[in-house]
Amino acid sequence: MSTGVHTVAVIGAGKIGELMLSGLLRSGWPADRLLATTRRPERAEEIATRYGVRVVDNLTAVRDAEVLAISVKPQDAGVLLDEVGPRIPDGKLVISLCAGLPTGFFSRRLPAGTPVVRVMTNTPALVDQAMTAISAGAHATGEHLALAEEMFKPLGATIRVPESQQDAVTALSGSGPAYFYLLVEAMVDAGILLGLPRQVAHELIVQTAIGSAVMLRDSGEHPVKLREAVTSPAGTTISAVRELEKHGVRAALLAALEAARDRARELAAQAT
Ligand SMILES: NC(=O)C1=CN([C@@H]2O[C@H](COP(=O)(O)OP(=O)(O)OC[C@H]3O[C@@H](n4cnc5c(N)ncnc54)[C@H](O)[C@@H]3O)[C@@H](O)[C@H]2O)C=CC1
Ligand SMILES: O=C(O)[C@@H]1CCC=N1
Repeated sequence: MSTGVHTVAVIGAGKIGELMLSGLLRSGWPADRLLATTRRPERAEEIATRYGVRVVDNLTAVRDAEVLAISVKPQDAGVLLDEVGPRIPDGKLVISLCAGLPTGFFSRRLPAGTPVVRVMTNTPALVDQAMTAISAGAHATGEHLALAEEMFKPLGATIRVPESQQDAVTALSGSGPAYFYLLVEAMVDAGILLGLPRQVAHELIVQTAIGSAVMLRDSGEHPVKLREAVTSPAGTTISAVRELEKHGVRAALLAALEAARDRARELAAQAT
């Protein structure tokens, strides 16, 4: 691959594709080194106007870009690859953001030797706080992984994992923001149950979530230690923790994330 700033095409500029575009632009990636594609003309207009990037058709994108970031839904990847796969010129790097799809699903539909990198990011990319896991597929070298890291580091933290862990990663961090939003929803409702105005409950819980997350990140302490520090003998916290354990919150989370991992596997099995 050439040196310098690579031309990246976001193929399927939906929610995650747009987060990539905005994050790369915020990091200083030149707009003239970014391309986007989408199926809907009105969406194309929206992306072009909002970000000042060229929105082109898929075949133009795979011709003109050096890195092809595929951010269509897993269910749509087969149709996309039928359209462009055999016509991707040599020397391109394909980065898949598609949940569940192994890199082999792409390699089988791409010219022999095309390097594929699998990435699982998440929506906090919007505020440069994403967690992005990066895995090498066939023909991907350390240089390709480093380029993927260069693209995703401006969006937040990155980690390299074996591709075999990516379905578990999807369950934990890909889908993870939704679990925390559900928890916040429920705690705000509890605040209302206890007589607090919704806005007050929301402000209390959001800041408590932020503070707890920063403590987890910066203290280096195990969550158990941090929880013990809050849980006073015969205090209020232990009364709540007892109810949470009695209602099986811990078991519910284990089952929920296993279901997410299993769904990622199903997406791969169903992909055509
Ligand atoms: N939403 C999330 O939090 C995360 C999603 N992902 C993955 O990112 C991918 C995209 O997810 P979202 O952005 O949420 O979906 P989305 O539906 O918002 O975006 C997908 C986009 O791809 C476009 N598209 C579909 N087929 C196309 C084709 N043949 N040519 C051009 N454009 C095409 C659609 O028009 C749409 O704009 C999925 O594979 C998903 O598994 C990964 C991490 C997190
Ligand atoms: O729910 C989904 O399938 C996508 C992938 C991870 C987060 N959202």
